[in-house]
Parts: sequence; structure tokens; C-alpha cells
Amino acid sequence: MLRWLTAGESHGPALVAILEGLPAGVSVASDDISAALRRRRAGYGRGARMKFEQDQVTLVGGIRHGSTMGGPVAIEVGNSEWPKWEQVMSADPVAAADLDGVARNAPLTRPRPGHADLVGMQKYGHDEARPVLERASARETAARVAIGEVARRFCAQALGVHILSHVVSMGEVAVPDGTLPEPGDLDRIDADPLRCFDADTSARMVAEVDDTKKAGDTLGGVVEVLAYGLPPGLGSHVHWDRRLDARLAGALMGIQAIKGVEVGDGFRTAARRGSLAHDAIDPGPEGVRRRTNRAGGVEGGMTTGEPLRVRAAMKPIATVPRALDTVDVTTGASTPAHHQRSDVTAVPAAGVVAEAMVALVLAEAAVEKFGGDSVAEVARNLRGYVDSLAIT
Ligand SMILES: Cc1cc2nc3c(=O)[nH]c(=O)nc-3n(C[C@H](O)[C@H](O)[C@H](O)COP(=O)(O)O)c2cc1C
Ligand SMILES: C=C(O[C@@H]1CC(C(=O)O)=C[C@@H](OP(=O)(O)O)[C@H]1O)C(=O)O
Repeated sequence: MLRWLTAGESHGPALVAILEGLPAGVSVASDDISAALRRRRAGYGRGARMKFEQDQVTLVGGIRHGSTMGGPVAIEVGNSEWPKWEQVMSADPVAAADLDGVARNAPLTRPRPGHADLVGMQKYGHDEARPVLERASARETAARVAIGEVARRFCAQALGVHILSHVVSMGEVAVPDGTLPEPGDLDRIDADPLRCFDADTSARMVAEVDDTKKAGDTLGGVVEVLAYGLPPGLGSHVHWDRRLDARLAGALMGIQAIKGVEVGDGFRTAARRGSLAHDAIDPGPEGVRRRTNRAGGVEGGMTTGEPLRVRAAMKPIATVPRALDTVDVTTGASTPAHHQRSDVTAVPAAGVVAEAMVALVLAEAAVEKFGGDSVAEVARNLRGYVDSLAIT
């Protein structure tokens, strides 16, 4: 069983994440986690905060001399900006005099439509949005990317599975149908300002971000995650919560601002006739293959052995500079929502987070299927399973 948890606030001293149940022998070091976190901070259209704030990685437990030991992996992602927030976000009580006149402490009473502010205040009994937005903030995704990187390395080292993502649309600008990068393309994708695999589309996306920013607005889009090298049979058809597609959808929808998930051709499949919706099965020298991969590598809630292909749709950022109307909760009057700064878009970063979530789900499904307490044992069990498949 693999499980994970994160804790920490956007402007707190650190985020922490624990990943429990991972086999021993996964090769990973601080620099690997830092590199993964740098990928998450990149992307054209992100706000000023991404430039001045630094993620400070500490491997707190579960790893020795660059290798997991089998115990819970605990990672701290410290926030270099903490000294500026030490009083406003102090866990211990702070004397009122020390907060007097501190601009950062001004109550946020004009909740942003589309963010967690208003309903979080109602539900948890807060009279301003700070205690809500601090945890709702997608800064928390840094903790997921940190443990997701450990899971990704497990997937690569134990299973030979390689995970990547790319941005397929920004607003209405989309890559041509059939754009399908492979694992070797990840560096090129990461080098693109919008993590888009198609250079012409990327240039149009950059222009769209610029236009949106000029208009004081924000932008959403769609990312696609691909996983190559999966064996058939991760997940199961036997129960709803064991279906891999259900687990992937839950994990991706669990990312802030993701409002839709598609497995394979997803919604487009619904518009097709059956003969053009499914993937014919062919015999072949290396085993059975699907002629097409409209299903995105999952049938009956199980991996088919074809590349996994899932998409996640991100809504536009809620903190719109041209602020939407809201209600000031202290006066009850109609007023523009609060806005200090925000990303114009964070779709490229959402792709990196989506990779982490997919890595965690695949690692969990692999540990379930193959058991094993070390990378070597998982790899051996995988080989035994693949070699003994009655239908190949
Ligand atoms: C990587 C990333 C960065 C984000 N940056 C912002 C931001 O700068 N401003 C903002 O209002 N929302 C941002 N969001 C989205 C909010 O966190 C999200 O809308 C909010 O938590 C409410 O959750 P919901 O959109 O799922 O309802 C970001 C999301 C992600 C994944
Ligand atoms: C800090 C991160 O993202 C933040 C996520 C976020 C939100 O509302 O989700 C709002 C922004 O923060 P602020 O409102 O303080 O400018 C982003 O910068 C990060 O991804 O590391």
C-alpha cells in the first residue's frame, strides 16, 4: 500500500510531504527533487512570486546515501520568503502590537469569485480569507511534486515506465490533433516557454498570454500526461475504486483549478460511432497490440500496455486583475474582489503537477500488483508476471 500526505501553508515556513509504502532502493537525492521543483516554477505567464521565492529542499527521512530505505520518505520544502511572513503566519500567538500596521496582515474581506475564499470562510468560521487561501493555494503542489519525483523515479527504475506531460491548449489556442511527444522529448518540452511540443502553436500561445495580461485577465488550458512502458493489468475492473481511470481522474481533479479530466480521447469518443471509437487488436511478433490508442491505454479500468494518455483541463486563474464583483463580508456591500498579484496562467506548471499525481497513482498501482519491498524485487516480480502472461 502506498499513501501520501502533505501539510503546510503558502506563506508558512515550509511545506512537508510524506510518502509511505515505497520499496527500498529507489535512487534519489536532494538535487533531483530541486530539479523537479524548478520545472514546476517555470512557465510563461507565471507571476512575480515565482522569481523571487525559492524552494529549499530537505530530505528529512526515508533516504540514506541517495537511496530509499523502505521507511516513510519525508521531504520538507522550505520557503525562502518566510522571514517576511514570520509574524503574520506565526503558529504561536503574536502580540497585537507586533502586527499593528503590518500591511500583509490586513484582513482579506473581499473574497475572490472562483477561489476557495468565500466558501472556506463560511465552512471554517473565519471572518477573512487569509486562513483559507493559505492552504487552498497551489503552492501546496510543490510538496506533491517533491514526493511525485520519488514516485516517478520508482516507476522508471523498477518498471521502466517514463512519464511526461505537455500543454495541449491555452485558452482557444491548441496544438494540432495527433501531437504526441515521446519520453526523449521531455527536455525540449521543458525548454519551451509554455511546455508546448509544437513550436508554431507555442508562439501563438505566448501571444495569447500577452494579450490576456494586457487585458488584465487570466487564462486556462489543457495539459496531457503520457506514460510509456506500462505493462498490461495495473488497476482492476472488479470494483469502482480499484479502476485505474477512476484513480487517475481523482488524482488529477485533486489539483487546484483542474475542472475536467479525459482518459484517451474521452469526450471526443462520445461523439463517434463504436467502429471508430475503439481500438482493434492485432497479433504481432512482440505480442498483441492495439491498432490505435483512442482509449489512452486503459480498458476496463486496467492498463492495456499501450501508452497511458490522460488530459486535465485547468480553469483560468481566479485572481483576475480586472477583479470580478464580490461582497465585502464586513459591510455586506458589493465591491471588486481583492487582488494584489497573480499568475496570468499556470497551465505549464499544472502539467508538471499532473505528472507527479500520475506517478503517484502508477507507483501505488504497481506496488499493489507486484508487491516487493525493494526495487529489485518489484522488477523481478514484474518480469515474472510479464514472462508468464498467457496471452502476449
Ligand atoms: C500551479 C498552479 C498555480 C496557481 N496559481 C494561482 C494564482 O496565482 N492565483 C489564483 O487565484 N489561483 C491560482 N491557482 C488556482 C487556485 O489555487 C485554485 O483556483 C483555488 O485553490 C480554488 O480551487 P478550485 O479552482 O479547484 O476551485 C493555481 C493553481 C495551480 C495548479
Ligand atoms: C506560490 C505558488 O503559487 C501561488 C498559487 C496561488 C493560488 O492561489 O493557488 C496564488 C499565487 O500566490 P500569491 O497569491 O501569493 O501571489 C501563486 O504564486 C507556487 O506555485 O509555488
